[in-house]
Amino acid sequence: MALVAVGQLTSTASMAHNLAQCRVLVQKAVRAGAKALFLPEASDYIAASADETVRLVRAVHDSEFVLGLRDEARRARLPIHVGVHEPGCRDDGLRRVRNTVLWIDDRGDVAHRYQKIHLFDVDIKDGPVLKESNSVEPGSEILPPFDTPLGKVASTICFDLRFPEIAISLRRQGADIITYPSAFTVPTGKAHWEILLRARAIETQSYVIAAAQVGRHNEKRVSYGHSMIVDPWGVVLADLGDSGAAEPEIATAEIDHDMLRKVRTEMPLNRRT
Ligand SMILES: O=C(O)CNC(=O)[C@H](CS)NC(=O)CCC(=O)C(=O)O
Repeated sequence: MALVAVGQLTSTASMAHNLAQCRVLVQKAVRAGAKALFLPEASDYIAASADETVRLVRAVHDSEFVLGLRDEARRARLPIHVGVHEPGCRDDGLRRVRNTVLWIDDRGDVAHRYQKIHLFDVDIKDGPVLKESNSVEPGSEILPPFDTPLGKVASTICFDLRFPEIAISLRRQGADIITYPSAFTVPTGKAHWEILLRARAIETQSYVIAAAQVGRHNEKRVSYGHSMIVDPWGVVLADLGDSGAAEPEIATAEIDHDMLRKVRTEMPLNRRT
């Protein structure tokens, strides 16, 4: 058994402010006895425009946000999974960033990074209009799950949640825990968030950990919240709700490998396709 924590915050365009919020979450996770902390997509900043997203980006090795969090991980001996932006690397003439998630291990080293594959380009009548591909270049690789003290963890990001074949591929590659660090919009969150997370957990018979942004980031963006931990039977073990509280919040749950084995043994999902 290993206790894990999901952290929920409202990132703004100020990296210093967001780092301070994440430090509070680290302290809370340590106090709760968690063995790892999972933070949302874009924890380093959420900007009000594509231009601002590109202007704010820093390389991981000199981002005050990432360096600060690495320091926290090392001092607390707490691995941290966190969504950040990185400078783009394509020579396509567009100035764009990468939407990445990092696994910072308990020595404070970046041991794994995944780049979001599916970008959120939507234009919903009377709903959100967002074009992530204006400021972000897509990743192209599903990465194999990596070893952690909690078991094999697999990374995806936010909108990737809507593509079940990623989750299936990660399970095939040995994942015990699939993560969805996110910043869902309120209308799509209300309609789909919990259902999709529980479906991914049930169909892969894996734990799902989804840390999420909550509340108002700027005059244009509000996130749905409801950071969740779901077990391999589809039971929601933790749900942080939508209160954009003054203090950022954590919730915890146990990762139970006996339970994982039991679900997979009692109802084997032997794919024939
Ligand atoms: O903008 C940033 O810096 C961070 N990135 C995000 O917030 C991304 C792109 S706008 N959000 C989503 O993918 C929401 C998906 C969603 O809400 C759904 O699938 O319904």
